[in-house]
Amino acid sequence: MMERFELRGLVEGRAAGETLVVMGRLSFYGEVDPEKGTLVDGRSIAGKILVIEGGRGSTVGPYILYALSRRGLAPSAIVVVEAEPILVAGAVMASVPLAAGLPRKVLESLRDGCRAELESKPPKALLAIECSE
Ligand SMILES: C/C(=C\C(=O)O)CCOP(=O)(O)O
Repeated sequence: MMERFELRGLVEGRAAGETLVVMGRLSFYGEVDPEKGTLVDGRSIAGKILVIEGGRGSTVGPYILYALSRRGLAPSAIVVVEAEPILVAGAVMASVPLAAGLPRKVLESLRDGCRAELESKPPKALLAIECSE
């Protein structure tokens, strides 16, 4: 069943695809390989709708996200429970749609490979997610 959420749109754009879920806060610097577009555990973020609790710096993170986008390895969108300014800066630089305000319980209920669609039109965003059994 498709679930829909009204979120806060922070960076405009739309995307549809598979979720990639990271519990906790993510720093693109040190935790994402800028040449491969992979997390330290090897999962690829390229073209995924990246769902995370939020960012946690570093100031180098926006440049990593920008480098990923230049290489075609950026996520197609980012959805967070709570945004912080460095993640917003990175999403703006890389033109990656970004939305915040996902309930934490929803994040905890998600897994990789759910089907998601995001339409972010600041100040609002609409997220639809369907996870098959
Ligand atoms: C100085 C940094 C990287 C480099 O050597 O180029 C990292 C800065 O990290 P912050 O968490 O923003 O201090």
